[in-house]
Amino acid sequence: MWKFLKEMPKVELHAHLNGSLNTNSLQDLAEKVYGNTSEEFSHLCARFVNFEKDSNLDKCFEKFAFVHELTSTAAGLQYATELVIRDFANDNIQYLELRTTPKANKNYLRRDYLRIVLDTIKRSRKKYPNILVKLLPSINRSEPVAVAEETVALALEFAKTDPDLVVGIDLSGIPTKGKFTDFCGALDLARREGLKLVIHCAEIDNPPEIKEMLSFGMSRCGHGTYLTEEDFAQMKAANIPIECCLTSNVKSGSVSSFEEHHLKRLMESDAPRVVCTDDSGVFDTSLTNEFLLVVETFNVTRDQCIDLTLEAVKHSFASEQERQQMALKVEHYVNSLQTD
Ligand SMILES: CNc1ncnc2c1ncn2[C@@H]1O[C@H](COP(=O)(O)O)[C@@H](O)[C@H]1O
Ligand SMILES: [Zn+2]
Repeated sequence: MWKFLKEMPKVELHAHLNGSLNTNSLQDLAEKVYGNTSEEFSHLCARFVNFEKDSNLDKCFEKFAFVHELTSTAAGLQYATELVIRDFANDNIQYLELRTTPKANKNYLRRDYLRIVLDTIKRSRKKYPNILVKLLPSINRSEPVAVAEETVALALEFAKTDPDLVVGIDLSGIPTKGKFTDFCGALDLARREGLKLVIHCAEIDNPPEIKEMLSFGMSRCGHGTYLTEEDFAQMKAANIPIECCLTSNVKSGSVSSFEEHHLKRLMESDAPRVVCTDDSGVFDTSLTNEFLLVVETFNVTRDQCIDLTLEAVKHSFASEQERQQMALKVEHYVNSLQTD
């Protein structure tokens, strides 16, 4: 099963750049960019992926600070982007929608940040020709609305020059921080200008906010952990898929066990859903591993894994032609198994 899942040409729709750096890549990054090969750093990396039993979202968010330090220079950010693409390519991801929050510090402005990531994605095409990468700039809800407005303005600016690359906007960050309605203006502008919206929604139990988010609308829903049966029905009717990130939800304590994960109910009610990693580095996972968890927890068959991949193709923000090519790759894979 592992080999079947590993070789399947998978589609990843929910991955944060800085959260997707695994310990090996963090060590590569520390060594190549900063010349740090100390044992102390290796210990820090080991601690980074170690989760206590009683972990919660706040503890997860603390971990991002560690990675953010390593990507706080232009060279660090550039190499990190390349490493993340490399790691997803090595996991046979044929299509990746990468999200990241543009940051500003003494080394770069938010515009530089996006430029570095975009240029690295473009340059990686030669080295990793089997993976198609798109970018979704993220709004961090912990930051002021003015920053969100700047992020949307930059996303629109880059979408003009690279419309095949910048395809959407993500709203993420600590779910207890910020007020959703404060970001609606920026999000709505992005949507009116043609960008797709992905929103981290219902990662915590906050019924009024969930209601606001559902009525505002989105193209895909991140997590949807605390959606009610009624909400799920509403999402199904609107054909909005839930991005299911099993390891992320369990390690961050928002879902109590894999068995309890809402993917089960989504599959039973045949509602749109996609399997994603969220932060494969922080949560020490991969899309292959997420599929294996789905298979082992819910007795999902190989055919259903193929169907889940085709569903991700359908809900991706790729062009019609790109989606056809992705589906064809999956079809070829299935055919190659039959002739084995
Ligand atoms: C665990 N569930 C989650 N819920 C909400 N936001 C999350 C997240 N996981 C990651 N992020 C958001 O993505 C950032 C890291 O990638 P970038 O620096 O943007 O590349 C985090 O700082 C957080 O804002
Ligand atoms: Zn996420």
